[in-house]
Amino acid sequence: MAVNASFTSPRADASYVTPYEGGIVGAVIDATNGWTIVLTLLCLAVGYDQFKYIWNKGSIVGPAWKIPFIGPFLESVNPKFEKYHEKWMSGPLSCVSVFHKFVVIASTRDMSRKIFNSPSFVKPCVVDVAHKLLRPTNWVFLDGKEHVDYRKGLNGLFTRQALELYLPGQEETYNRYFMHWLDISQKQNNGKPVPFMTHFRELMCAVSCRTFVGHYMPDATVKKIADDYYLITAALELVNFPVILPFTKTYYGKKAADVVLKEFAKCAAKSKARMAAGGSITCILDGWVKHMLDSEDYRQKVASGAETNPSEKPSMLIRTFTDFEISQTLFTFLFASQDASSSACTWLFQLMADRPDDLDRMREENLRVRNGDRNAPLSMDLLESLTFTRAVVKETLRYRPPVLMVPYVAKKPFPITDTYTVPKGSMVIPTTYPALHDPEAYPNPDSFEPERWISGTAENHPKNWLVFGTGPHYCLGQTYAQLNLAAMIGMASLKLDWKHEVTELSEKIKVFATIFPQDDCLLTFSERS
Ligand code: HEM
Repeated sequence: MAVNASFTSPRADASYVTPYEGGIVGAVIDATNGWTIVLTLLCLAVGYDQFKYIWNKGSIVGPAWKIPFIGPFLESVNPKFEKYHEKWMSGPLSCVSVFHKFVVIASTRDMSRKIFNSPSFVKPCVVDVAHKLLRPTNWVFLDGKEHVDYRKGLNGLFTRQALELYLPGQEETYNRYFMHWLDISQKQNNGKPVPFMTHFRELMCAVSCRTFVGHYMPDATVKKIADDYYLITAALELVNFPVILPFTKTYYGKKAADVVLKEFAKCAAKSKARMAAGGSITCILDGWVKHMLDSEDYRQKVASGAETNPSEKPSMLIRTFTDFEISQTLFTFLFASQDASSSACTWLFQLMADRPDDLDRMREENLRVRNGDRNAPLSMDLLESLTFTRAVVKETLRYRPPVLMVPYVAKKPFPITDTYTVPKGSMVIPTTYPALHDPEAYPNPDSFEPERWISGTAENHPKNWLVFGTGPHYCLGQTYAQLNLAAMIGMASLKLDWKHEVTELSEKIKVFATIFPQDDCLLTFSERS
């Protein structure tokens, strides 16, 4: 051994102790520890994430690479209108990738319409937490024929005849809140302007609850739901942690949603009892319950073999829904209307205060159609004859569309153009703002001009009117929403004076699900004699 040892050259020794004895794989294994495994996997994941993004992006506009994993997540936590606008201007189709979600944004009218009208390729995409708040069995998550059939059963609740029945409840709510605003301005703040955005949100919630469930919900409960509703909006951020952790936004949002569902279910039980006893329709819930009762009566009559008259058959036979099913559906109405209506209401008051000539014209019209009696009750005929007031509402919705973008998801590869296919599973988002600010359809688009809806050419471009979407999911409440806004601002113009404190933020847009003036609209209300 000793001879061998002394005889062996240093090189021979070196080769004897070489780490390459087991070959390259052995060397790698020898050198590997926990950290290198983690680092290698991380590098592979980053590489895959980048590759996947670039592959999905294909020929459309988007950042050359993405911030590893999170993408522009931090921007989406605090979305800025200007950033959105920049994105829309970057190309007809653009993209980003946030975490694992690849998002395609369509900015032209035709591209947006194509998405809205391609139900075989896309379906509405709600953020994951919406399933937990609205419950997974909610009708809004239905797709295709099931969705169409369910929706048909709700259409009757929004006909002209039905909308007329809800007007007294709306009128009563407006009058109550006008008094409340006077109190806020004159008594609580001595005529000093204060932000009114949250008060408008409360009014919109109260008027929705009154329209949807009438007097079945006590005023104190309406107030609680209105106060807490912003927790639901705040929980519905585009990107959320998949599990609801205690004391987070989603936790508080879920708690607020549970209260709404419980209260609407109680209202359903009360309406069923009242309508079965022959009560008259005062709200959407009553209308729906009556339709269920009439359907059931008809079915039983047919089953018993009794003779039936074709006029007895309801326009559509629907099944009897449970209190909780009814509650889930009513919640979708509140969910769909609350933020959008609050946005429109805030801009309406601000725009009218800043344009006294338009406000005067609206006052004159409202007094005229009421034959000089400012307390004359609302009716559908009256609302339909408010040509200028309705043009003001339309122009507000065009100038400041509450819903900027409507997220959809690609159910399968979606060939949106000849050269680009949206990958399956991507979020694909039609936008409304660019079509509504298209100078070809609306000359001078950044100017507020209600007259364009009366003597101008705005009505000649129905394809640009994307305020309420289009296609199978277009807004179910669009007629109600516009008449409701016209009724409110018309009544306010006769009963109230209001002054707006203009700040440099008043015309700037804040995004909170929908859009609001950045200074939350500083107003003072006073009584109009
Ligand atoms: C100014 C107020 C409103 C605006 C701007 C608005 C806008 C929209 C938009 C953009 C959509 C998506 C349409 C699509 O995907 O094609 C929508 C859907 C919907 N809206 Fe509205 N909305 C408003 C008020 C209301 C009100 C008051 C109600 C209920 C009474 C309502 C009920 C719904 C429902 C149920 C859907 C989903 C329809 C479906 O998936 O079939 N909305 N709305």
